[in-house]
Parts: sequence; C-alpha cells; structure tokens
Amino acid sequence: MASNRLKNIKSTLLSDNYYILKKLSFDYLMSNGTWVNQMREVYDRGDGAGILLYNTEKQTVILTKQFRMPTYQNDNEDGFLVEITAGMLDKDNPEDCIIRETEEEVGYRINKVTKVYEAYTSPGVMTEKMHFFIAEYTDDMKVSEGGGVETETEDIEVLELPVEEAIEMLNNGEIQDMRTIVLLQYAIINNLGLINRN
Ligand SMILES: Nc1nc2c(ncn2[C@@H]2O[C@H](COP(=O)(O)OP(=O)(O)O[C@H]3O[C@H](CO)[C@@H](O)[C@H](O)[C@@H]3O)[C@@H](O)[C@H]2O)c(=O)[nH]1
Ligand SMILES: [Mg+2]
Repeated sequence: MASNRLKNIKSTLLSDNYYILKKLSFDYLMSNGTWVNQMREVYDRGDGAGILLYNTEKQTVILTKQFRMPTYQNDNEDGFLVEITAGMLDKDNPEDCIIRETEEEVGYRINKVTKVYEAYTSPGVMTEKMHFFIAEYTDDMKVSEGGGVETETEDIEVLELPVEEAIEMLNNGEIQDMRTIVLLQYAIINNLGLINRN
C-alpha cells in the first residue's frame, strides 16, 4: 500500500470502544500538482459478507427484517429494515462467514455459494469491503427457524417473498438497504431464472 500522492500520514485513535474510529491527517497531491492537507475520520469495523438466497422453482427470495439503530437516527420511522442475510467476517473467510450467517439468521444450511461482487460499502468514511454472494436454496435445506444468535441479542424476522413482491418493494422504496438493492438488481440484470419474462 504505497502512493506517491500521499505523505505525512498521521493517525489518531478517537475510539476503540467497540470498533475502531481514527482521525487521519495527511498531505495529498492534487491533480493540479499542489499539496494540500486533508483530514478524514475513518471507521474500521472489519469487512462483511452478504447473500441473496433464491429459489427458481418457487420464484421466491429470502430476506430479513431487523431493527437498525443508525437508520432510526435518520428518517426510518420505526427503525426496521428489510435486508439480505449478512454478517461481519470476524476471523472467517467470506464464504465460511456467509454460510454460517445464513444458518444463524434464516435457518438454511447451504453449502454452495457464488461470489458476484466485492465492493466498498461507504468509501468516504468506512474501511469496510463487502463480499456479495448468491445461492439457490430449497425447502429441504431448512434446519431451523433462524432469527439470529440470541446471546448477541440478534432479533431477525425471516421473510420468504415472491420475487415479484421483492421487486415491487424495490421499486416503491420499501427496500432501503443498499446491499439488498445491489443483489436484487444483480438478480434482475442477470436474469437468474427468477423472473419469467417473455
Ligand atoms: N455491543 C455492541 N454490539 C454490537 C455493536 N455493533 C454490532 N454489534 C453486534 O455485532 C453483531 C453483528 O451481527 P452480524 O450479523 O455479524 O453483522 P451485521 O450487523 O448484520 O452486518 C452486516 O450488515 C452491516 C450493515 O449494517 C454491514 O456493515 C456488515 O458488513 C454486514 O453486511 C450483532 O450481534 C450486534 O449485536 C456495538 O456497537 N456494540
Ligand atoms: Mg447480520
């Protein structure tokens, strides 16, 4: 990681209360050839993985609904958000992480996942890179009701929706989670066998 457009990088720890928030001061070489000093706050809570579970037979997808405090602080009336299954990597590799999260959050034991994207989720402020997956699920893969890990006070509602309904929710603004929008759009763009078009 070296850039000849950066020098004098100074890092100050602002918080390590749960994750890590730093203040970074650095000199940056502008495109016009002048050096300027910049300051950025950078939040590091690790990387994440997310997955769209779909069933071509039933034409359904599995989504979750959970309370998200940051959205409650910003315009989301009851704070609940419809999302794909997702989690933070901890020490896992992305594939193992998303297979584990799928069982914990929605109760399906899957073993084959396909990686479709790797993307920074909020590059102006977060270090987080997200690994996006898709996987087919079938009813016989269901091993529990899901709901999340109780000891972590996760409280996740599992939604199995007709894909048409999910797309309707995308178009009418009911789905407001970027990661979920990304994967539903992936499904549409790549015609995953979910939508019978003629
Ligand atoms: N005590 C405490 N616990 C926390 C805090 N932040 C998160 N947790 C706990 O950490 C766990 C996170 O659950 P995961 O399923 O692993 O992560 P996620 O929150 O679903 O993360 C996914 O969505 C995020 C978007 O909000 C993504 O940022 C992330 O990469 C991933 O996709 C939850 O049990 C939650 O209780 C905190 O500040 N304090
Ligand atoms: Mg999660």
